[in-house]
Amino acid sequence: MYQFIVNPHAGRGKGITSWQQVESVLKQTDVMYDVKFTKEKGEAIHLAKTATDQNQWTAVVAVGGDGTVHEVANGLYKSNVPLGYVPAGTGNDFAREWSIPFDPIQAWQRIAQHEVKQSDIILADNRVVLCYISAGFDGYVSRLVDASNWKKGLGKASYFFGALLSLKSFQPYTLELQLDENDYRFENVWLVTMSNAKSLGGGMMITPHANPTDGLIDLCIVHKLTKIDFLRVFPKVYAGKHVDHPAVTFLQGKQATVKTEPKMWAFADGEEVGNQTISLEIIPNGIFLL
Ligand SMILES: Nc1ncnc2c1ncn2[C@@H]1O[C@H](COP(=O)(O)OP(=O)(O)OP(=O)(O)O)[C@@H](O)[C@H]1O
Repeated sequence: MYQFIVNPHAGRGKGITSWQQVESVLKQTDVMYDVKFTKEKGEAIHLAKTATDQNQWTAVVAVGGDGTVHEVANGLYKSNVPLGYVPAGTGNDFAREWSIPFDPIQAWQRIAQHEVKQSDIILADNRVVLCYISAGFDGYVSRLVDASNWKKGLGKASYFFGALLSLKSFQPYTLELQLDENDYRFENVWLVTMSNAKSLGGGMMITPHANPTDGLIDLCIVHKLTKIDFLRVFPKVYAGKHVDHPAVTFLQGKQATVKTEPKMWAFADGEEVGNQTISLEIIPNGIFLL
C-alpha cells in the first residue's frame, strides 16, 4: 500500500497533472494507495511523519518538486519506510541525480519495481538535505525571484533574469569554514555549496564529482571573481566546466560548520533555511529510496 503526498502547485501545476496521470494508471491495477494533497509549505513533513507512525505503507511517494521531496524525506528520516518520487517541479535536481524519469508514469513504474536503494543525506542543524545546501549568490537570486511574480510568466528563466539583476547589487562575503579537522577562511566569496548531488537550480552541475553514496559532502566555493569573470564562469556551470577555473575551490569532508560575514541566506534543496551559522554532517545511507 502506497501513501502519495502531492504538492498540486509544484512546477506551476505539474504536481496535479502528474498525479492525475499516475492515478489513471493505478486505477487500472489492484495497487492499494491513499493520496494526500499539501495545502501549504511544511505540511508534507507532517504527512510523511504520520505515515511512518501508521506502519502500513510500502513506501511514501512524493509528487512535486525538490521542495516537496525534501519535506517528505524530512518526515521519513529515521524510519525504514522508503521514499518514492514522481518529479513534477521546476528544477527536479534530486530526480536528475538518481536518474528518476521525468515522465510521471515511468517514475511510478520504477517505484513499483521496488528495488530499494540507500542514499546518504546531509543533516544540517537537524534538517535532512537530499541534494545541497548553499549560501550566497544563488540564495540572493532566489529571494529576489520568490519576492516577485516572475515565475508565473517566465518559469525557470526567472532565475536567469534574477541573476542578471542581482549582479549589480550582490556583495561578495567572507566565509569561515571548519571542515573535519581543518579551518579555512575565504574572502570575496560569491557562493558556497555543500552538496550530496551534482546539480542544483535545475541542472547546474555545481559539484560534478558529488556522489550520494560515497559518505562525503562535496563543497564548492566560488571566490575572488570580478563581476565580468562571474558572467564568464556562470554559463560553464551548466556543463560542470567550471572545475578548472582558479576562482573555484572544491573540498570534501564529513562534517562542516559554515559561517558567513555578513550573514547570507542559505537554501537547502531550494528551500530557504535562514541566515545563521550552519552545522552539517553526512549521514551515510541515511534514507531508503525506491
Ligand atoms: N498547496 C500548496 N500551495 C502553495 N505552496 C505549497 C503547497 N504545497 C506545498 N507548497 C510549497 O511549495 C514550495 C515549492 O514546491 P516544490 O519545490 O515542490 O515545487 P517547485 O518549486 O515547482 O519545484 P523545484 O523545487 O523542483 O523547482 C515548497 O516550499 C512547498 O512546501
